[in-house]
Amino acid sequence: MNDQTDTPSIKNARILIVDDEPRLLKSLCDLLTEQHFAPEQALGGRDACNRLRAEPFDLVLLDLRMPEVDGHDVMAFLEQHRIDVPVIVISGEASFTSVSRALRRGAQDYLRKPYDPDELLTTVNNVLQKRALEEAHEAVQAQLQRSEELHRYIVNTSPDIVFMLDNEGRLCFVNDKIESLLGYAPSELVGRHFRHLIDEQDIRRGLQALEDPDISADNPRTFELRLKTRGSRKPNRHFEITAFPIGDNPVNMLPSDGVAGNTRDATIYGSARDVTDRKEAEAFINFQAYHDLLTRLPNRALFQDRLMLAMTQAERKDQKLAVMFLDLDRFKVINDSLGHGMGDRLLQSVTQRLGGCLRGGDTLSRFGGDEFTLLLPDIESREDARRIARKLIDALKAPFQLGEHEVFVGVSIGIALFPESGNSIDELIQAADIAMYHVKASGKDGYRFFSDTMSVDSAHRLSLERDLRQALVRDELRVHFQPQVSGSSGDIVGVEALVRWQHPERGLLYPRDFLPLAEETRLIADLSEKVVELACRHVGRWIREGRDDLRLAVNLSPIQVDHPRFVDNLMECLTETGFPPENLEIEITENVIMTDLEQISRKLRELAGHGVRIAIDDFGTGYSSLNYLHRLPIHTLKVDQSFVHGIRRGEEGACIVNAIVAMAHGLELDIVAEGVETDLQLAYLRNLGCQQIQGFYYGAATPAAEIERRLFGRRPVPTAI
Ligand SMILES: Nc1nc2c(ncn2[C@@H]2O[C@@H]3COP(=O)(O)O[C@H]4[C@@H](O)[C@H](n5cnc6c(=O)[nH]c(N)nc65)O[C@@H]4COP(=O)(O)O[C@H]3[C@H]2O)c(=O)[nH]1
Repeated sequence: MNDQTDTPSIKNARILIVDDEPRLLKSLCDLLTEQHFAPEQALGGRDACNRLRAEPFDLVLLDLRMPEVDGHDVMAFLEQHRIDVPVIVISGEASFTSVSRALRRGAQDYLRKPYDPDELLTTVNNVLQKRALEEAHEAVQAQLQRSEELHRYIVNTSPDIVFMLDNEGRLCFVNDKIESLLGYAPSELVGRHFRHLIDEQDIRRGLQALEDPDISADNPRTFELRLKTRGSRKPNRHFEITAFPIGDNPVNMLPSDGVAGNTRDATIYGSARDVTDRKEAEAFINFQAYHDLLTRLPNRALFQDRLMLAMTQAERKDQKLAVMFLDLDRFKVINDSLGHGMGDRLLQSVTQRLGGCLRGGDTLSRFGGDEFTLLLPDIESREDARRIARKLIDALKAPFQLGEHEVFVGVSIGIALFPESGNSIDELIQAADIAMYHVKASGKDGYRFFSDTMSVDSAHRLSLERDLRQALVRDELRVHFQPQVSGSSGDIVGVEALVRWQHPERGLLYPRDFLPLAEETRLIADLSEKVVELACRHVGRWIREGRDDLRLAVNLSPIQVDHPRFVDNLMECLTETGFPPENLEIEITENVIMTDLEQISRKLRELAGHGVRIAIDDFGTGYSSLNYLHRLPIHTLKVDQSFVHGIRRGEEGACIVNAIVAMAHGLELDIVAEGVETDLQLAYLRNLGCQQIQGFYYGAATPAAEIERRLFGRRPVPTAI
């Protein structure tokens, strides 16, 4: 007897025997049980349908001719209910129509009754085995499909671009990732050479890496390339590529979401990881190390590096070079009063204007704060440097618009030439720095070349700064007074307080010797306050002693005016010294006003409200708009002495004086002419209707005692001030 039921897939197979004859059912059941199958019986077609609907079977042995529901009906039922079970028909009916009908309905085989047990078992085994094989095949297929889907998923969701190249370097597979990273659809790349993707500058390197003879699966090549993008802001992105040959066993990339050409031709497998962010971070860190982020200019380190290189080249070619040290004038005041945001914007605008004056090889760097250094690596003569310095100064002359504020900055430039001013980087920069300080000391907004005598001065500067701090503590400051005289009567109508410093070793020092330093070190605010207090005490006493109308004019520094408590401080000083506000005239320069018109205007209005008068000092010399004259509570214009001196020379200076006086009359402002020294100047000014005169003609600034004698025509009263 044929016994194949050991095959694990068919042993214990559940077989439903369907017949309307219980005897036949039993004998078949016994036969199958003996062969280790698990047979079940259905008496008739209806019973069979119920059983088949309720539970799964591996095989049905089906009689065709049965009352009510016959074998054909059962097969129709299976088809209708999509019950997938093989059927062997066992029937006494042997007509061709019936057999073919059963086979067309899907019966696997046909046995005629009475059946031969061996034949039946063989048929059962065959059908079951075929069925088992089909199931195994389906399972493998399903597994394959799952694995392929997984594979495809992994490739297409890979964070990297995965690609394959044929031996000509053409892409024969590329995954979807390329679309999101570079903007190309995989389908348009397959068949094209890999080089079309590479940034022009990297093509050689990229192809060389792939052609390396040592490259193998065990020794892949890893290299960085820029790949071209499409439809992106960035023209390329950086990738780290790992590639190796896949020899005779190419991975078969089936056409899927990623697109493959003929992957059988693939000889190189590669993945490309996007490292743009890392590259950009590295570039930024590198940039940051050598640049100033605000202005994007080279920083001190890069400047020194370039200077070193330029010096070596200049030496070799026997050429000159120039180093300039630039320091902005009035920047601190603007920065403090308008805030750091505006200060930053100003620095950026200044950088732009300065940059506009330079040539390609020049290096402008931000040295820190409002200091810049400039390297001119190739100059013929001093004259070249001078020309550029003038250009830089002119470039900053026009006002800067910061939001609604119009501000003015100047620049002081020190110039050091190589090789005469120094032989090392430090020497050259220091020399330019020293020269710059000399510009500051002599009135700012200009340029100076370094000379050897300056280095001695800078040593003095340090000790002077120390001394100046001491001077405030040790009461070494003195106030001298210069008379302001009525043009018509010749009477003293006011006095201007001018500071002097009684230096313990160097004697009496004038403002030009120490005020620039006081401004740089911001000691000017304390100094000016001290002077105002001393002057108020002296002049206040003279007022109380009968000179009720005597006016006291005091100079205020920009830093002092800028202080948020400026008005309060000044009013407190007047109260403390008992000085009448209406006898005080504060002198400010146009440049102070122009730093922040809004804020200054508010403060001046407040002071004017208390009766304090306001004078514009050095009128006509600042770079300003006349617009402010309407907007501020101004009482007096002081004509700068340079214009008054012009009267002597005639023409231009005199014309300006005419214009200023006419304007002051038109605006109903008082006018004080400064620096009057000669009869000619006096006569000219009187003739113009200039009310008040100040200058050596009527006397220089003198100590209080001297002026007191002139005011009261008596010996000075010893004073405890
Ligand atoms: N050539 C010539 N010069 C004359 C004549 N008459 C007066 N001067 C000088 O011209 C300057 C006039 O003062 P300023 O324009 O306010 O210019 C002042 C002022 O801007 C500043 N300054 C003086 N004292 C103080 C102070 O206490 N505080 C502040 N913040 N600045 C001061 O220093 C500048 C220079 O002051 P000084 O050296 O005292 O110089 C004074 C004065 O001595 C003349 O006929 N011919």
